[in-house]
Amino acid sequence: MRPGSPPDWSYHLYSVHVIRFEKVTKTYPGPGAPALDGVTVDIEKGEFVFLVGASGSGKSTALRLVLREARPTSGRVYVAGKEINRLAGWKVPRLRRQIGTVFQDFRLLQNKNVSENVAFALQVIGKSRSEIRQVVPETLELVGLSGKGDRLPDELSGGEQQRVAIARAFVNRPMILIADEPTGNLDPTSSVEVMKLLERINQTGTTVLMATHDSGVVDHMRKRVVELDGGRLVRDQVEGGYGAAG
Ligand SMILES: Nc1ncnc2c1ncn2[C@@H]1O[C@H](COP(=O)(O)OP(=O)(O)OP(=O)(O)O)[C@@H](O)[C@H]1O
Repeated sequence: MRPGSPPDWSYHLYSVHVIRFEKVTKTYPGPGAPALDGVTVDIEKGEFVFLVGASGSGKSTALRLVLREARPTSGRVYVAGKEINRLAGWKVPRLRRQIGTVFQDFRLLQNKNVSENVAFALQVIGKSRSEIRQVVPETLELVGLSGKGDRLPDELSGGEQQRVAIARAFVNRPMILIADEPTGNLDPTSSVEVMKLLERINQTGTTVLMATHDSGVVDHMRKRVVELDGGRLVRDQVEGGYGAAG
């Protein structure tokens, strides 16, 4: 360090993982093996990570732990450097505000139009009407739905509905975007569009964590692949494919 220059904190900043699982085990009540079993994994800011594995391998459980919709039986889950199991209940909404979510079944409000669906995400966190009026059209443009703000969800294709859901998840510029099987109900062309959009969102700095069974998408994207099998982490591969050999 040159004399007089400020200390270099960048190492410390960059070393904070956006998501960290430390020996996380999750057991649901009742008989059966743990849904997650001693999982340790770090995800850094700006990464794009696929979470793959057979049905029942623990993918959704892992995502629910990040949102604190479920809590680990043992081990620790950190989001942005904080151990979220120790967050006071009143701080949980603030945590979730930093995490956009997208699901296979879109989960749009059927009685609200496209603009209203996206605006609603900002209303519930107390954004001003003028900000909402500015940001919603910008976000609809980003997802390629500029002309469709007045449509109701059932007047859109599945791919368009998912793009509305992505706009709603991203309109608040969250630190993390969690997507659980976002292409599960889509045809291949719409899936490609949705993946291009998630990639663009990732390029703005948002960390993307996506659980999927869609081997075509994973093989095409060549991103980091984390694989679960019976709740155990069995693969963590840079630029991986859907299968271990991929
Ligand atoms: N609320 C719950 N209560 C009891 N068991 C649960 C609960 N949620 C999940 N499980 C069990 O935990 C294990 C992991 O389930 P999880 O939903 O996390 O897997 P998944 O990989 O997301 O599966 P899928 O791809 O089918 O969504 C499964 O054995 C499942 O039956």
